[in-house]
Amino acid sequence: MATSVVSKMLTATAGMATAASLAGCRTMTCSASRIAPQPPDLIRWVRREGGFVNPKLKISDSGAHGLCVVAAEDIPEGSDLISLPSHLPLRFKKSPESDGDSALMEIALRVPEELWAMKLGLRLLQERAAVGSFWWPYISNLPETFSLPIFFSGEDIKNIQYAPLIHQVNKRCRFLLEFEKAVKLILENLTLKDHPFGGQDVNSSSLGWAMASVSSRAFRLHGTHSDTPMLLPLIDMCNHSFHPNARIVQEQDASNPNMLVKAMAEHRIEQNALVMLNYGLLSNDLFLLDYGFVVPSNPYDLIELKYDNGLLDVASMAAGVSSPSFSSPAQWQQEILCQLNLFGSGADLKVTLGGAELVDGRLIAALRVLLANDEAEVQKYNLNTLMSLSEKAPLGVSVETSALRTVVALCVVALEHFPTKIMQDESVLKGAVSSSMELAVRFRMQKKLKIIDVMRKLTQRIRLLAEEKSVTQC
Ligand SMILES: C[S@@+](CC[C@H](N)C(=O)[O-])C[C@H]1O[C@@H](n2cnc3c(N)ncnc32)[C@H](O)[C@@H]1O
Repeated sequence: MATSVVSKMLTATAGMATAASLAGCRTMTCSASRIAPQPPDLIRWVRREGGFVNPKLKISDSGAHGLCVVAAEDIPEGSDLISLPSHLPLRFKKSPESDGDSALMEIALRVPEELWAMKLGLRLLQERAAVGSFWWPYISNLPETFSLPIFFSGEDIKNIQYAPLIHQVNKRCRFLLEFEKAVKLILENLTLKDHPFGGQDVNSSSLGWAMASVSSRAFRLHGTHSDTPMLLPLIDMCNHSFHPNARIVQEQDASNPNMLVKAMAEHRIEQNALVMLNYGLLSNDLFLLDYGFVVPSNPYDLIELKYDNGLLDVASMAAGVSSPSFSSPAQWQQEILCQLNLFGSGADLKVTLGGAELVDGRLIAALRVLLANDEAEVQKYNLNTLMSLSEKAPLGVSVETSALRTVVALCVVALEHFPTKIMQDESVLKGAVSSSMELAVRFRMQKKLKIIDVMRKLTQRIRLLAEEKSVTQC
């Protein structure tokens, strides 16, 4: 219920000066629509401000994925693509420098650490509201709307069908609504001189726009500005790929203490190819939440589960494992579960399937330990060995098979939790659906496919174990 109330109050546009006519419009327009109908030429602005843009680059409209940077001609490996002098990236400055900054700092203090994008978003809103902002040529080229789930209708948030992500979306929506109130209170009695947003109204929609702009475009760079998120004009027009042809580097030399942020060609980039950066080895939860897209067959996608004794008992019985004792572990088993942080007060019960590990190390270790009867045998191994799926059946084939079969049964339970089947999702996508509904359905389909993939890989392992066992017996 909270979902629909919260999300209906957010609109995908900022609702500030230039977007006033679009206020109340929640539908996602073309992903290439920009704040200003005809924004200034970004490439020319970067060059004018002392930056470098490889003459073989241009900005194009990639359709569904918005604007992108494209090679107009072949670009050799190692070439500089875009260089930005240190005054071009937009950062959140810590020390108050102008009148409006002290209120901005006070507002920023209310932003929890995990929502760092909102903090930098406040700076972005400040510059967006400032008349004659240095960054206007950049800001006017930002998308007018975003496909992030904080802007989905309540119905489409439900259509995600995956509780961990729905929880995060609701959390962000609730934060934005509460934050709007806190911001309004701080701004209420300020004179125009002290107002960080030039007297303009700030609401959950404009805050949401700013947070989305930053979460979908900022890069966290290391080094001098250690792990500081920054908006990198033009570099942030590059789309994402896990097989990128470009990367970001930072340069600082003795003659020029100012940091230069560069995008370089990691490989040769062919004519008409998109310049792609890797945004990170992220799960689809983060891609959807922060960037508003879903990566098909994402190798880093994960399924989040709660480690629950009752559920494990049910799963292992369904898997035909005899006398599972997940609900009543022996003292020595409890001690190992404590070491795995799966037992006792303050235990972290979130475990995952998928990704590089395939099965969360803590989960497989717990299952191995709980399915083993022989304490002395278990004590021979350290936790790392027990947690590693690459370790071949450390506690023997029988325990390993039971543990893996229990995980497969957990996968079945997780699949059954989704209200729709993949075939139904596919037929939804064949119809005329909104872009947010399409994203929600694609997201949940990828989760189900990931579960099936984990089941397939574990079943293969179980088969191999059975084959090895029969060979040994022969
Ligand atoms: C850093 S911006 C890249 C420039 C952006 N395309 C634009 O129009 O301004 C990141 C956004 O580009 C889009 N995008 C980037 N890579 C994508 C991908 N692999 N698939 C789908 N959308 C992508 C998403 O909308 C994402 O939020």
